[in-house]
This record gives sequence, C-alpha cells and structure tokens, in this order.
Amino acid sequence: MDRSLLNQMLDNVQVAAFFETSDKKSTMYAFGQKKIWSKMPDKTDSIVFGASSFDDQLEAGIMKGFWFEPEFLVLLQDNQLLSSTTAIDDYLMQLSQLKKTQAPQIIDESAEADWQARVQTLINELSVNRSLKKVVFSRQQQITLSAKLVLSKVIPALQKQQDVYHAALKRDTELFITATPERLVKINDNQVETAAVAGTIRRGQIDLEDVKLGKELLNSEKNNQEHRYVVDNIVQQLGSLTNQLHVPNKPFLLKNKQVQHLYTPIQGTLATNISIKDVVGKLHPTPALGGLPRKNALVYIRNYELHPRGLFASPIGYFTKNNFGEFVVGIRSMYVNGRNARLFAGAGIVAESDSQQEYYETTLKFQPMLELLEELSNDGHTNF
Ligand SMILES: C=C(O[C@@H]1C=C(C(=O)O)C=C[C@H]1O)C(=O)O
Repeated sequence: MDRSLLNQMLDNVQVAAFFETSDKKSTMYAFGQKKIWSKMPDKTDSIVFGASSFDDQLEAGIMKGFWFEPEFLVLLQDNQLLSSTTAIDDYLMQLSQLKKTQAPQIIDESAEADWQARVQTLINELSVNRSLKKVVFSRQQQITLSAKLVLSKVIPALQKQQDVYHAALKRDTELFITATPERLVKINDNQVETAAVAGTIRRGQIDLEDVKLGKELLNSEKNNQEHRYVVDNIVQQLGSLTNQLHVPNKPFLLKNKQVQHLYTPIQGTLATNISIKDVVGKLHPTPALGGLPRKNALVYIRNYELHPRGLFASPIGYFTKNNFGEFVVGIRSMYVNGRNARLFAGAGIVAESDSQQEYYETTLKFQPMLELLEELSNDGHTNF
C-alpha cells in the first residue's frame, strides 16, 4: 500500500486521525466524520477516535476535547493492509490535487521565562505542605511558523522517531500531534494493559555513559518515589475494575532518543461489564501527568500553570464497539492552528526536586516536536 496516498488523504478531509503503536505493528488512518462529540462517548456501534481535554478548563476548538466516528477507516497490521483495497481506491478517488506547500520555518518563539522560579515555589510548598506529594508541572512554548503544517509531510517525518507512539488528530485548521512513549491503556478482549512511566534522566552520548545514567536512575530514591506514587495509584484505581493485576516489583528502563524513564508495565483481567471508558476515566490523570493527591495537584496546576493544557497529557486514541481500544497520553506533543504552534513539556515535581534539573528535563521533552519542526523546515531532508 502506498502510504503517501493515505497521508495525502489526511490533508484532503476536514476531520482525520492517525494512530500508530510504538512497535509500528498497528497503524490506523481514520477519515471524515460521521458523528462528532466534545466528550468521550459511552459507546459506539463501530469505532471512535479522539482525545479528552486534560481537566475541562475553558478552551476552544479541539483543545476542549474532540471525538469522532470516522466515515472511512484504513488499518494496517505488520504493514499488511486489513481494509479492502477497492474501498480505499474508491475513497482515494476523492483526492483533490494538493497545492504545493512551502516548508514551514520557525519565525518566532516564546517560552515561559519564569517557569524555573515557579518550580522553586512549588518545591518549597511541597516541603512544607504534606497534603501535596507530587505535582506534574508543565510549560508551553509558542512558535510562529512561516507556513502551515500538512499531515502528508508531518506523518513521514514523525515516523522517523523510533520507539514511541505516533498519533495525530485533525479538525479543519487545527492539529494535535504526539510522539509519546506512554500508553495509558490497551484493552483486548478482557485483557487490560497499562504502565507507569515516571522518573526521568537524560540519555548518554556513548553506551557506557548511557548505561551509567540508567543505573543512576534505577537507584535514585527520589525518582523511585515519584514512580511508586504512580504504580500504587494505578493499582488502587484499577482495583475495582479488574480481577487480577500483575505488577512487577521493580521498574525497568524505557529509553527514548532524548530521555530514559522508569517503567512498570501493569497487566490485568477486566471485571465483567467494565468499559474502556470506565478504565480511562479511573486512570486519567495518573500521578505521572497530574500528581498526588490527584485533586490537590489539579488545583495547583490550574492555579500556577500559565495556560490551560487542552489535550496535552490527556488520553488520545480509539475504541471499538467490542470494547477493544488503545489510549496513550498526549505528551511530547504540540497543538497547531494555522501557523501557530504550542509545544508542551512537564516534569513530576516532589519536595526533593531540583528546579534547574527539572527545567533541563522539560527542555529535553520539547525536543521530539522541535526536531519534527526542524525536519519539516528542511522538507524532510534532515538526518538526526
Ligand atoms: C509530563 C511529561 O512526562 C511525564 C513525566 C515524567 C517524569 O516526571 O519523570 C516522565 C514521563 C511522563 O509520564 C512530559 O513529557 O511532558
């Protein structure tokens, strides 16, 4: 199957979604809208794609949350097409000639100058206020581009980034794009898979340094504490929804290009009559994206982050009428509307955190989207 035609089709329709697993075994293209919602619907008689807003703060457009039942779906499994080729050909016939697009250059950038100072205030608060244990604090970077982004260019550039999920959601001029390492939940029959991803250190320049940094992360009391908050909370939240949970007693390392994380995969068997929506609703936001206790952390985020998060750090994915589905969290992400982009990065802050290190960590977490923009500005000819 010529993927470039499918990618072009994403630009030809008003509403679309793209979802690819980190092992690249499963790729989905969803085109056109049969129905739309701003909140995750309870059920579907086919398939629904979408993303929730982080905590329902006032937002416009897709950042309020956007869900749709597609008109047409293309599935690839291990690069093999599962959909009928004639149906695809018929649908692709609607492709209008695409206008030649310009490679988008970054023409303006602005960051939150006082973020590190606000993190320090948060650290001070965490050391005196025992009713707040962890807050995942984020910042945004605004970027003005010289030209609009088109998904037919974005998707192949995004796919160059390895070992992460690739997802995109589009409505009219709006796009949300993520290269996230973090699955929120996958449900297949009655099997549920989730993971705690929290605790971060950079990658080393050479193997020896990388292994040393990995060990440092695995042995770091501060990072293990941050991570345990997430594991314990997931286990607690899933308690009433599952019959059995398998939780390794020690985290592994999950490595991406810029960072490595502590990672605990968690599997279980779903109790009867539990929907994927119930699971997403219970888990989101885990203390990897919100904090602990959840309510207090969300109040803190609302009061001290400068902008609402929209779809950042929120569930993005799909589910079917048979309660199959997969959701990831929209981190290492950006929102684009026309020529304006907003990039997001956050870090879990605890009383033992160092504001300068957290600043550096968020700088690394912006990189996937900055590299994507760099790649697009060279029209796909950059080799990182
Ligand atoms: C919030 C982000 O990442 C989350 C926070 C992490 C941490 O604090 O160590 C690690 C992975 C993610 O769960 C982000 O990338 O923006």
